[in-house]
Amino acid sequence: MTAALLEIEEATRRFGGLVAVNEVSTHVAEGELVGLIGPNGAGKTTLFNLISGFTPLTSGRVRYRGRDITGLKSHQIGRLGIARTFQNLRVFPNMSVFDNVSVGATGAVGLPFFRAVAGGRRRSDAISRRSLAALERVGLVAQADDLAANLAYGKRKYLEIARALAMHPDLLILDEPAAGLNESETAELAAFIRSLRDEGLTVMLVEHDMALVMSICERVVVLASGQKIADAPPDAVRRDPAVLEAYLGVDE
Ligand SMILES: Nc1ncnc2c1ncn2[C@@H]1O[C@H](COP(=O)(O)OP(=O)(O)OP(=O)(O)O)[C@@H](O)[C@H]1O
Repeated sequence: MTAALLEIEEATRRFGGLVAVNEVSTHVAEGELVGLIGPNGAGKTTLFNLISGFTPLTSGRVRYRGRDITGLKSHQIGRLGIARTFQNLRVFPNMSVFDNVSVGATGAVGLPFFRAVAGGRRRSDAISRRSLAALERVGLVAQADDLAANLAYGKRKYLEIARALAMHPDLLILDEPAAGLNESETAELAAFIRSLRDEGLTVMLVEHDMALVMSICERVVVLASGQKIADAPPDAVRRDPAVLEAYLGVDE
């Protein structure tokens, strides 16, 4: 059996009286591509925030490579090998494509804005190499000197992925990467995510595009109202009565 890279144990996050994530336990094995789905407000982004240290847990634990990372700051978690993208793009529009990616290469993602930007502008050889390699991987080398604001929306999504890849992660967490993309862009993205996994990267993916999740993920975790209601391969999740019920009446 492949060792668990990430273990989530009864993760809970309350916001006042609302339990956004309610005692969710799951694990991700090294090299797996796992989807996280659920109706709007199910707690998907909050769970990603708990894993990546952007939101503290109310209770429960997160372990990465057997190490308890509960309570670590997001940039510390980033340095341990967990990188993420965001539902709402966090590209710095007035910086170049290259500088945006350098923020990842310096491990500055998750630091306050000004420290992150300062990090992105520190161009040591190693950082430049990492940044260029990440841009190459997503096909944006030719745009390295362009302002991020001038990239088409679909390309900005790849820029965000490049910034995460520049951190040299072992676990990549993608929050709604296909949102706003058209059908052919989504198909291209699906193939790209699959290729990352084929290269050995472990990937967790929150996505509303069910076809994308079902076609590329090996396992799908389903949340509804903060609770885990399914955790199985796509075929089983598709037929799961609890999942069908959770989605009933919800326009996905
Ligand atoms: N910072 C916060 N303060 C208060 N409530 C929050 C906060 N973040 C999330 N919530 C609430 O927690 C619940 C889960 O939100 P979350 O964004 O994790 O859901 P989601 O499954 O990612 O939804 P969507 O698919 O719409 O992005 C929602 O009811 C949301 O309003």
